[in-house]
This record gives sequence, structure tokens and C-alpha cells, in this order.
Amino acid sequence: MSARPASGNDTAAALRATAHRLDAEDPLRPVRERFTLPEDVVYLDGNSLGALPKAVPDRLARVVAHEWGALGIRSWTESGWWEAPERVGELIAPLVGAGPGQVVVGDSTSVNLFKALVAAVRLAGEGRDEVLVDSSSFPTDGYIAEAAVRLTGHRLVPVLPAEVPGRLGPRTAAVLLNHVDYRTGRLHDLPGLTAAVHEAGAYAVWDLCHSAGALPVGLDAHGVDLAVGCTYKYLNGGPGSPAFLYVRAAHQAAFDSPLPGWNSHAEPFGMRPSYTRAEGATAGRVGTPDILSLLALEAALGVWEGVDLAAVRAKSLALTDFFLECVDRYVPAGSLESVTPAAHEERGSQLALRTPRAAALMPRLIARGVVGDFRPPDILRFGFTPLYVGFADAERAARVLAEELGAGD
Ligand SMILES: Cc1ncc(COP(=O)(O)O)c(C=O)c1O
Ligand SMILES: Nc1c(O)cccc1C(=O)C[C@H](N)C(=O)O
Repeated sequence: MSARPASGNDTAAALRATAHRLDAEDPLRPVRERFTLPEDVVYLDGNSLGALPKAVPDRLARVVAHEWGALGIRSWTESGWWEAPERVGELIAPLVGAGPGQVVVGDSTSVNLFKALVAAVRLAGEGRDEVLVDSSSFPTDGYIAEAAVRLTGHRLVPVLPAEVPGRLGPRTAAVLLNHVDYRTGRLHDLPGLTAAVHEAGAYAVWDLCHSAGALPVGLDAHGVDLAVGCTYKYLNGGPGSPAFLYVRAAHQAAFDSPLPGWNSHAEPFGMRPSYTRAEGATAGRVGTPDILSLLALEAALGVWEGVDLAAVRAKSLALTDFFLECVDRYVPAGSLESVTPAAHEERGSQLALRTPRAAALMPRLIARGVVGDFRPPDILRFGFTPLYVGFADAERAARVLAEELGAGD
């Protein structure tokens, strides 16, 4: 980075004063009170595991003691367990720009990637034999895509998102893309790439793991065909909370799941020997939902009440700008390189700083209460969740980072 040398106490005092003012002016500041945050810790890992919303422990305790303990099997109907995948889907829908009836919650992101990709190539039909997959993606996307095409008989073409328009053609059936790159934090052009995929007559599948809850997505507005995302990052659902699957309403009649379990049957308790698909988003279900995690997620989604996603995006950009400014002021020139694009329209809600010392540095930052993560071979990752991270947190993280960099190995 183009760092200026740290100029001592004056710099720190000025940056702290700015942080204090920005926190005082922050319209999302009160939302932080909806979370239990670890004491004296700057938590910059919400892009891996979101913090704990305060409403979750009591809700879970009641589900266990009353719904499971006292009501038992009756809770599938009396406590609304059976409909929970669709009900929780309706809570996520507005956060990703989806109208009602298109989002269902259940299974992991990996499993939903498989369903979505196979369903997309089936929608494309005969005569199209290629699937493009984002080669910079989180590894599971590539593994799943490879396994999916082995079953469907398509040819997998790994490409960088920027190369997609040049690689599309009459043979393309579907394209699997990441909205925000998990390593670099680069935000890809979802509207533009989706339009290009459609122009080629193909189907666009988006992985929203690093954008759902971090920025407006606009699934309906941009014509996305299918999308998946996890709920344990910016949606704060807890470790292993179930993922979501979006199937555009226009495609639901032809949606052909490769995993048609009994939960997506039109009449699940009819126990029929043959399968008849349920209507709507329910067709994306497979087997018995993970009720404890699903209901923890439902309680966690309460933190979004009254929260405007445009304010979340504005704060995310302000926080990441401010963190970069602090790093620039505190850290000696040449010791870190930001691999996250500077342009706002290309930035998600995390920053990735490159240094050959990254692997050794991150444990030291964590020991000093600044929790980010390390991604091989040389990336320090800092996630900024606008619902609970403040500007004073950003200043402290940058200052501790500079101190640890200065301390040598
Ligand atoms: C982009 C992306 N896709 C998928 C996953 C993981 O999927 P799963 O929920 O199946 O572990 C992650 C992170 O774990 C991710 O960052
Ligand atoms: N899903 C995770 C897990 O089960 C354990 C630890 C981390 C994760 C993550 O989410 C990693 C994350 N997708 C990443 O961007 O690196």
C-alpha cells in the first residue's frame, strides 16, 4: 500500500477522533446492541462466522425444552416446524431482493449448489454441453460443479468471471459464479454477467455466500435464474446453519431437482411409491430439515427488523474505506498490499491484505483481540459486518496490525 510513515500520537489521536465522530453519526449503531459480542474483541470474521444475535439462546432453549421436550412429535404441526424451511426463506427473500415464494432454506451451500447447477443444465435442455464455472471461486463450488457435470455429461470450463462474456456461446448451458470472491473480496458484476449469460441463451447460477446480508443483491430485478448462499456469515445464523436456495418463479414449473426427496413431494405424508414434485420453492427441499439450526437462524434474522440494506452497504463501504485509511497512516510503506479493489462498485464487505508474513501475523492479531482470518498463501482477511462493527473497531484493528507488523517475527 502507498503508506505514509506513522506520525505517532497525533495521527492516532486524529484517527480516533474521526472514528468517534463516525460512530456517533452511524444510523446502524443501535443495531450492535442486538448482538452478544466477545468482550474487548474487534470481531472482523463475520465473513466466516457471524456473531451471536441476543435473541437466539432463549429461542433455542424454548425450542428444546418446550417444542421438543414437552410437545415432541406434535411440534411438526403445532409449532410450525414443517413449514419452517419456507417461512425462514421468506425472511431471507427481501435481503437478497427476491419476491415471495422463491427461497427455501435447508441443507448446506454445497448441496444446494449441486441442486441448482444440475437444475440449471436441465432447464437449458439438449444441445448445450458446456458449463462455465468461476475458477477463482471457493473450492467447494468447483468440486461440486465437477461432480455435477460428471453425472450430466457436460464439459466443465473453468473461467475467471471477467472472461465469462468472451467464453459464452451456443454450447453454454449454465454458468456458476460467485458474487463476492472469498479471498480478495472482489464484488463481481451480477447484473452485467447475468445479462450476458442470458444473451447467450444460458442460465446463471450465483453463489451469494459473501454478499447475502452484506449488500443489496437484487435477484428478481437482475433476472438471476438460480442462487444459493450460506446463512452463517452476514446472516448470523450460527455454525452450520442451513443454506438457502432461490429458484426464480418463472423456472419453478420446470425445476427438476437432482435430489427429489420426500420433503419436496407434493404429498409427503401420502407415502406414494412415485414422486410428484411440490409446487414453488418447496421443490428445492430434500429430507427432514435441521430444526434446531433452522429455528436458531429464524431468531437470528430478527436483527434485520427496521434495517435498511442501503444503509448497510453505505456503512460497509465507509468502514472499509476508513480501515484502509488507518492502515495507510499506521503501517510502514511497502509492508502490505491490498488485493481488494479500491473501487466501491468492485468491493464486497471484506478487505484482503497481502503479506508474506500473513500466516504468522494472524494468530498474533487474534491474541491481541483483533479477530480476522488467514487464507493461504499470504492473505490477511478482515470482514466488516456493518450491523455490529464500528469505526473505533476499524481504527483499533489497523493500529494493532501496524504494531504487530513493526514488532518483527
Ligand atoms: C463462496 C462459498 N461457497 C460455499 C461455501 C461453503 O459451503 P458449505 O456451506 O457447504 O460449507 C463457502 C464457505 O464456507 C463459501 O465461501
Ligand atoms: N464454513 C466454514 C466452516 O464450517 C468452518 C470454518 C470456516 C468456514 C467458512 O465459512 C469459510 C469461508 N467460506 C471462507 O470464505 O473462507
